[in-house]
Amino acid sequence: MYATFIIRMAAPRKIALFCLPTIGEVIKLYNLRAEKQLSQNFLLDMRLTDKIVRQAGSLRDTHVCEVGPGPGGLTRSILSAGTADLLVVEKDNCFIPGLNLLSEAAPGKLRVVHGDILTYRMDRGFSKPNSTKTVPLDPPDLHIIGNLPFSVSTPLIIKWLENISNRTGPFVYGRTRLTLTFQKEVAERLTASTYLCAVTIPGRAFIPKPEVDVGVVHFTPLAQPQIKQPFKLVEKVVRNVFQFRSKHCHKGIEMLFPETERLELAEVMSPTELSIPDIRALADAYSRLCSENQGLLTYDFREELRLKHLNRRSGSSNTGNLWCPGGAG
Ligand SMILES: C[S@@+](CC[C@H](N)C(=O)[O-])C[C@H]1O[C@@H](n2cnc3c(N)ncnc32)[C@H](O)[C@@H]1O
Repeated sequence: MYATFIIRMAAPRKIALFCLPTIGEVIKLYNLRAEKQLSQNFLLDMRLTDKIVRQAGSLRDTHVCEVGPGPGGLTRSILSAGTADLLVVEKDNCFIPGLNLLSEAAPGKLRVVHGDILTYRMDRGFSKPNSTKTVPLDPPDLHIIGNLPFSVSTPLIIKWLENISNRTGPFVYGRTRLTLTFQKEVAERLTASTYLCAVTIPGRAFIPKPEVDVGVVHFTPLAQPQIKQPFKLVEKVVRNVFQFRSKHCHKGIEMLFPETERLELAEVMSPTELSIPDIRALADAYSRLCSENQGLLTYDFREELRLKHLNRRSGSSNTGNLWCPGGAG
């Protein structure tokens, strides 16, 4: 704790943020190394971390959860933006001492959690508003910000989309806003219809340099979903339709139904040409069919293929009780 000692000597009453060693010095001090297996790429340039933070809007007096703070570059920018309460969740133990040092420099403002954001109970991390019965129209003064490995940000956003629809996890507080980095191509696809991806950070800004550029995406959950069907159903329809992205839509739509029940569908569009109302119409139609045909919702064409393959090998003609049309279960 040599560095802490020096800083205390320089500022005996309080360690101020500006007295801290730079992020580069923190990395050297704690001998931090970016783990390739964990896709760790650090942002050391405060101008860039400030730019990401600006995408979140004003953070003055807000609550923020930062996911994957690592050596703390983005964390410093969030603190400098005037947040009242910052909770950081970091999986890798080696960053915790450096983050604790930062926490000492921002007394009462920075809470450090050593944990995995995929399992962390964010619904317990902040005090809840009094009534959770109705979603207030204004988003809460809580933001989530993160520069995560791409392997984590994609499953995480799918989990959070489900949380948004169920009002669980970070969304027990309301329409919590998210500002997250994604591989640039993913960021562009996520924002294709809204043109919200205003910031791109070139790969060369990261240490070590990843092979791709990075896009920052800001999300504000809608007050009302555009498709009023259960998340699982919508996710299934969208996943199936988009799995053959380069082909026509009918290919993916067919996979929503057991092989024997598939109808000839017109080859009209490619999945990327579908609008939200098109997906809504598909989800509504599929929901109607699922309510008329028990077991259709849980039908999985990959499972059917797997059983078929197994049966072929064992010489059996039984395709399993995956779905019986007409509601027989
Ligand atoms: C790409 S680095 C970014 C570090 C830092 N935010 C920056 O911008 O320099 C991603 C960070 O997320 C952390 N991380 C990876 N998976 C995580 C998880 N499941 N939960 C929490 N943190 C995670 C890594 O240990 C690493 O510190």
